[in-house]
Amino acid sequence: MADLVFFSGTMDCGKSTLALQMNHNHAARGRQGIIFARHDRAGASTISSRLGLRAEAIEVTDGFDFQLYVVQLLSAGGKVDYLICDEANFYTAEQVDQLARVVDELGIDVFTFGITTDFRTRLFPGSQRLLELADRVEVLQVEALCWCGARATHNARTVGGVMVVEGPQVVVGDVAVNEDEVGYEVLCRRHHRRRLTAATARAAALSPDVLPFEQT
Ligand SMILES: Nc1ncnc2c1ncn2[C@@H]1O[C@H](COP(=O)(O)OP(=O)(O)O)[C@@H](O)[C@H]1O
Ligand SMILES: Cc1cn([C@H]2C[C@H](O)[C@@H](COP(=O)(O)O)O2)c(=O)[nH]c1=O
Repeated sequence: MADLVFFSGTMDCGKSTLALQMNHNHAARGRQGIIFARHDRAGASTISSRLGLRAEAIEVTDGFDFQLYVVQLLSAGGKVDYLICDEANFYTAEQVDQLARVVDELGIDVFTFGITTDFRTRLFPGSQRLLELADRVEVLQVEALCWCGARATHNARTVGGVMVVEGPQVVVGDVAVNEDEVGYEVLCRRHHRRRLTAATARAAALSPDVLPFEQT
């Protein structure tokens, strides 16, 4: 029986790498797959991993219909065994419903990959629908780490290393960016709540306010 699976985690925990590995393993056994992505950092119609792997993908736009696309392909005599869907957090809820129908009505495996929550800890629409519909939700085993060494569970958006909490939900970007650029940093919940990034923690540690002082 086909499955709808959601592989989730923070940014930078290896989701795109796993997506490309899964595609490789299935293709190596003669299975026919299609790769989809949306807003990949490397540009449109691409799936890229920080380990250097990259592949061509079909760019999912707002109006894109997964079910229609697959049905048309099958009607034209094509073979489809599985779909790899990266950056699924950016898909619409309706598109996730279409993916569920591809699984149930066409018997095609759908493997989706994405972050669950945004920089304000709110679910992305695509991720919310996947949590509601997936047969299985798998949290990636490779742990991204907060600067304190704890498992990172949240994504912070930063400007010049300082966490920001205002702005649009979608801003494509990366971890480890240059000063002044908008970027992201993964944090444990405790430090996300306190808005304490690596840079602000470092600055606080150097501040004279926190230097040891003698009690009177
Ligand atoms: N230079 C490196 N050496 C080893 N592993 C790396 C290196 N750079 C990145 N990685 C691994 O790649 C992971 C990020 O993979 P990626 O698929 O791009 O993540 P995601 O899609 O979840 O954002 C990191 O968590 C780390 O495990
Ligand atoms: C937290 C958060 C992230 N994004 C963007 C930033 C990246 O382009 C992607 C995540 O990609 P990854 O492969 O998982 O690293 O999402 C965003 O637009 N809004 C956010 O709140």
